[in-house]
Amino acid sequence: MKPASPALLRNYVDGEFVGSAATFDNINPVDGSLIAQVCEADRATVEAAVAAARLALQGPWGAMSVQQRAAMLHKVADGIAARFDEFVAAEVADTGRPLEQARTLDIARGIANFRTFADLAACANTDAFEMATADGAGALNYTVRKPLGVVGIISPWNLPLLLLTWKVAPALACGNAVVAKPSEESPATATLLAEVMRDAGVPRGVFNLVHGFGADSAGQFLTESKGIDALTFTGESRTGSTIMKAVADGVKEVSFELGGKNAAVVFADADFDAAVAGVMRSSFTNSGQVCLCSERVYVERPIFERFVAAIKAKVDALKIGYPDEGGVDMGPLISHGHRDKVLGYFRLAEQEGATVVAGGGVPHFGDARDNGAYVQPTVWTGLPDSARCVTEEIFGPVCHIAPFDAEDEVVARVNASDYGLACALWTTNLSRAHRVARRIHVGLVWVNTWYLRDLRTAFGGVKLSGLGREGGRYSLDFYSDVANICIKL
Ligand SMILES: NC(=O)C1=CN([C@@H]2O[C@H](COP(=O)(O)OP(=O)(O)OC[C@H]3O[C@@H](n4cnc5c(N)ncnc54)[C@H](O)[C@@H]3O)[C@@H](O)[C@H]2O)C=CC1
Ligand SMILES: O=C(O)/C=C/C=C(\O)C(=O)O
Repeated sequence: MKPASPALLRNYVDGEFVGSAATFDNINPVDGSLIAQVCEADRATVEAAVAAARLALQGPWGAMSVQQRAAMLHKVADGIAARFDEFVAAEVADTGRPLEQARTLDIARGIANFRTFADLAACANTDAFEMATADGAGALNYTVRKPLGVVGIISPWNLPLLLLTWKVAPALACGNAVVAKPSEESPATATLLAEVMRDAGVPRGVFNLVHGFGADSAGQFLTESKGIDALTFTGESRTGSTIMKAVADGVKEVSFELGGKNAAVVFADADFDAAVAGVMRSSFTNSGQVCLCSERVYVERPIFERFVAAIKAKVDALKIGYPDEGGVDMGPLISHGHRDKVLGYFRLAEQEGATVVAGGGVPHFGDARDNGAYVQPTVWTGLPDSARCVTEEIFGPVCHIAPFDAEDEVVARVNASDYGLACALWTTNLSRAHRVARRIHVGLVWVNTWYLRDLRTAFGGVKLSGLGREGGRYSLDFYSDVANICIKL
């Protein structure tokens, strides 16, 4: 599949596309082919972007009402929709994901993010409290929302447009200007978004895009810039910790969505077929490269053997292939580097004593895909909960399935993790679902479903999985300074 993006992907600073001295390769993980050259922003370019964002706050953007900003964000959504197929092709080329997923999830959500946050910001209310005073006249408190200022946004490669716009849309809806750095692995849809911003008439400097890597590159330069007021990041937990240190001296506001080692729990009373289908989705969607994926599956002992057999049958039947092949279920991983990491865990699992129920290696196609970053979807059993493969985030199409005997036991095992992002429970007993869901120490619990998203709800994790919440009014809270005004009557 040929990307529709240009052969040279440039930075977008102060309303202009700008080049750079250094470039890096953008590689298609399906076959290792070169998609484009990407301009790597140096420190001066990042600082120019931050300065342009600061200036934009003083210009027409800063004078717009929230309704005018919302109308502009709807124009951005319209612009993505008008170039839908280009966005899909660019996302597929960068990531190798099934075309259908890019259509129904990635790009559709990019559009929805702009529409949702435009509407939420335009309709948001603020607090008001009447209070009594000693003189009997009283006082009135009310809050106003103001933009934070310049927001730095650093996003990952696993859901490139979806996760970038999840932050850009509310930041702009709240009146901020942004400097966004997408992942070096997936720069194409972000560059298309810059074109859409320009064409929608978003004033210069409001949306800036800088390409590059993390350490010693655009990512680090952005976190070190004194000109940003807040930093929002999605990616690996260790990177979150590095970024936190970088912004600590300036006491910048941060919002972090980080890694996970999420569990799925299947009780014996679950709708068996629904649970099997649900765990297939939660473990193998996007080749397991979603922070919400389940890499630990706990199944109540009476149905354990049957469940493992059913998962094995489904995994063996998954179609791995080209993104645009009919009925394809899984594409490659994002890169050879990430594949090396995942294959390292495949080897480690055997050393740790796992039974490999399915997969465990690299598929062979006999064509260009053998130069790609594919791995087999993989299922293990037989590991202790202390195994590294059961405790560390792998971020690949893999799960370990273990039996359990009692509710208290499984709650303790699920909670015995350094991470706390998401959990999926499968049971037909609603009382149990409610009871267990409250006891699981994570930010997100799904019952009899997985990754069903209402964009108005709180999203984020606890422990190593993140800091703060985004989504709905939580995003409006993060991307705004809330000031209280107290009027003595
Ligand atoms: N949402 C999630 O939970 C994600 C988890 N991961 C995990 O992280 C592992 C490493 O993947 P990466 O792409 O390297 O993730 P990463 O967390 O290093 O990269 C995410 C973003 O942060 C930037 N970045 C990296 N180091 C930085 C630094 N020091 N300062 C500022 N920005 C920095 C990157 O350029 C990219 O834009 C993966 O194998 C996977 O396990 C990766 C992507 C998303
Ligand atoms: O907002 C969503 O729907 C998905 C979020 C997924 C992540 O944050 C992730 O995979 O990192």
